[in-house]
Amino acid sequence: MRVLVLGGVRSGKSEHAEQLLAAHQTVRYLATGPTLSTDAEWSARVAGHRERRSDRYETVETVDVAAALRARPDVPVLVDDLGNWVAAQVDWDSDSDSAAQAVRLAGPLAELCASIGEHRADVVVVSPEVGLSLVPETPSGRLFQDLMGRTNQAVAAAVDDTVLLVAGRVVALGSAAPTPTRTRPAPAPVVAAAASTTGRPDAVSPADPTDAEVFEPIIPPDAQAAAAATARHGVLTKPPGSLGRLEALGTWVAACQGTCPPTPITAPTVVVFAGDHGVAAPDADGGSVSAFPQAVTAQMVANFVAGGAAVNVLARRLGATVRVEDIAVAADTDPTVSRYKVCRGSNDLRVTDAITLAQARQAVAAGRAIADELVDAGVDLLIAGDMGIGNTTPAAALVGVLAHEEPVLVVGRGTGIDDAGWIRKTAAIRDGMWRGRRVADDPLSLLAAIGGADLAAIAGFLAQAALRRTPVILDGMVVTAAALVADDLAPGAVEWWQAGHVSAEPAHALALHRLGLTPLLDLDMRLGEASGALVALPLVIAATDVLATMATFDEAGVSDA
Ligand SMILES: O=C(O)c1ccc[n+]([C@@H]2O[C@H](COP(=O)([O-])O)[C@@H](O)[C@H]2O)c1
Ligand SMILES: Cc1cc2nc[nH]c2cc1C
Repeated sequence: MRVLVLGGVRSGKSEHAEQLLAAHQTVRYLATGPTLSTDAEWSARVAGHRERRSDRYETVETVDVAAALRARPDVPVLVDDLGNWVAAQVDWDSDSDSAAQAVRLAGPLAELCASIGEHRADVVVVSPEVGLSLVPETPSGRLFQDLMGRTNQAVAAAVDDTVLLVAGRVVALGSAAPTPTRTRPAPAPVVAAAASTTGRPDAVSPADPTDAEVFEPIIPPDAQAAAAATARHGVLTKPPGSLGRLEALGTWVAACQGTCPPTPITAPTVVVFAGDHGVAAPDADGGSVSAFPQAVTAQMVANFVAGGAAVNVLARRLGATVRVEDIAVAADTDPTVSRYKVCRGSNDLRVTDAITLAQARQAVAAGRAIADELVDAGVDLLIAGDMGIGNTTPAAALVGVLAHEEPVLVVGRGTGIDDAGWIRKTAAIRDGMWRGRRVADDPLSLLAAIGGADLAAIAGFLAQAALRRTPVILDGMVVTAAALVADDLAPGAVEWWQAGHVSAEPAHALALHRLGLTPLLDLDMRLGEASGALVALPLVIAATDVLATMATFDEAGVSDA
């Protein structure tokens, strides 16, 4: 959370800023004003502010706000206020004009904004709104008003949200660049017009990541092909319905391909999205929300590249190709897998947004571009997998928010945490959900607040696969959590997905129920990295082959019932 709180004198802005940070155990208070003063009235005012703040606050008196922010990027902070900061930047003795003083301010202001953007924990900045009254009579008054206006504009552009306090009431001013959500009108469908060599619609990913979260309407799988498939199942050499769910599965493939009989699946491809999460960092006692250290993520990425992981073994046996994408690993990885890297680890969702909105857009755009590349290359079925120490915590928090479940119901043992880890993880999910609920209706903001870059990329990938009319097998809880968001980004995308399995993570069954998907397998697996989806792949291949190549009663000369 990065918020600018504007207001006039005695508007209630400082109280409101303190309330925004009320949930934090520790807050750094960057006091920019003169704290020692011969002015009795000013001293009383400062004392009043101090009294109101509890001992949760650690006060730092400074006008070098950028340096103070950068010194402790992981601690929630309240900056109060920018009026004093501006006053300290100006050379009041000089007779240079307002424009020249603005040039002097530009460097420190850019530094200030950059340090706010870099801050990993919540940051609330209080600033006076001095532009609503008469033009001041004195040159220094006019200069101050001018520079305050410029400063507030620049800082408003660096934060996620700005509010104005008037008479103790909060007026929401929103973000500098409003976040487009799905209420934004969608462009007309281009799907029918643009058939590529794959027989599926051409790439429709936005070239510009500023539009990454805007999806064209999703066209459902073809109902006519589905009807033809159901009819064909009735004339194949078997008692009607005797292949149970395999029949529905084959029908789904035919509908996705828009043709019956369907074409056998020959080019299934797995993408494993890798990323680290700040929430997995060990606490002061060395405890974590995961049973494994963060370094394992990068080590497993190297294992995927070398072909030694479970996903590689299963894919080799089942004729699938594996592609690995480092979206947010907290280490350098092979350049062949880091083309779409967004960041080195997402931030700790307990205390701050996992990533910025800009990074969330970049990650969604990356997922979409990866899906486009594969569909354009002729892939006929996609599988999404994940790898990331700690990623079951953000994933469970997403499921908690979107399926309206409690933290204790979505928390699971992940890689095998003990009871102390379970308690830590439940608390982390609770904190993440508390932050995520506020943006539950805005999928991009939700991904930024608690999902992180890798889950955002998976969401973009799944939604784009649906837009490109390509069937997908979902893997475990982490992928399915991203799928919940993807179906909010691109409503109806779920029609293009099958649930490969249900994992041992309790949130997985809840997420699948929410999506209306019934898993193909329940093998008590909890590995991730697409393993569950791959084990289900032969079912999808077999179901397609049955519908495509079995003889009919007529062809085989077998008597129909
Ligand atoms: O997808 C699942 O259902 C699943 C269940 C348990 C664990 N995982 C994998 O385990 C890792 C995350 O576990 P953890 O305990 O570090 O949060 C990550 O690499 C996931 O792919 C995945
Ligand atoms: C070794 C290991 C492999 C994994 N694959 C997916 N998640 C994983 C987590 C660990 C710890």
